[in-house]
Amino acid sequence: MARKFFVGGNWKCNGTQEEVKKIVSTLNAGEVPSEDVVEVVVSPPFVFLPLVKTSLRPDFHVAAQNCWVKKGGAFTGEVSAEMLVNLGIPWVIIGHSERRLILKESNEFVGDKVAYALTQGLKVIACIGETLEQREAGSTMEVVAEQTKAIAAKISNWTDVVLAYEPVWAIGTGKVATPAQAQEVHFELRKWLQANVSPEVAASTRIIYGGSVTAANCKELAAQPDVDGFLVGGASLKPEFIDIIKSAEVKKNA
Ligand SMILES: O=C(CO)COP(=O)(O)O
Repeated sequence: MARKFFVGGNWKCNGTQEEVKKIVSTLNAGEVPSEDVVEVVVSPPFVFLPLVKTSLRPDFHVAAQNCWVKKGGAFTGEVSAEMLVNLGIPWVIIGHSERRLILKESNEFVGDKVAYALTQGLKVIACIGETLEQREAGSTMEVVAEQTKAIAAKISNWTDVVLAYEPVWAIGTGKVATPAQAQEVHFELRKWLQANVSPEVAASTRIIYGGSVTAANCKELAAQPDVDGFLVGGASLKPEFIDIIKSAEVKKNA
């Protein structure tokens, strides 16, 4: 089964209403390949979700950047999966390294969140990735396999999951993984899925790369056989996000 190229824009904790309107109008005017070729999802902060949802072109979709681990209730400051569904938000990013590292979200907590979000009908961009220290210690595969295992242990259906490999050392640093480095980990992750989940899930699950992706480096990365798209931070706030979406053409012509 062909894996449709996927480009996500993670706006993180950025933007004012005015800036959000500007980004949306740039996106709405962008000429990009059709929905058959590329799936585009942008993820504004919670407070801007309704604004973006109602003003964004219909071929682009919206994701929240997080949601609560179970049914909503007395959890001050949290936003539940049910609320996202109620607002018609189809996607959620879970387990971003900024949440894992700064807010101390464990592998198990992330696995529980992914599982709960899926039960509510959300589609999930599940993030994994090693720190520089872990890479230098040679434990990259061990780390990402553990992170993936904690998710795999809690879910049985991968149809609505996109796995985002985001090496922490590449996030916001301008130090992008080389195409070979990204391909190596994506290939190993697919092998892990094949051995530990199923050959079907390994073949059909999109594994996207994130970490200092720009218009300048996206094509070479997109050309790697196991790179099925991107999760873009900083560059997703800029007009060059359109060029990154266009890198889907590299796959189409492969
Ligand atoms: O964390 C990221 C996307 O989730 C990547 O961020 P940058 O593209 O800014 O490095």
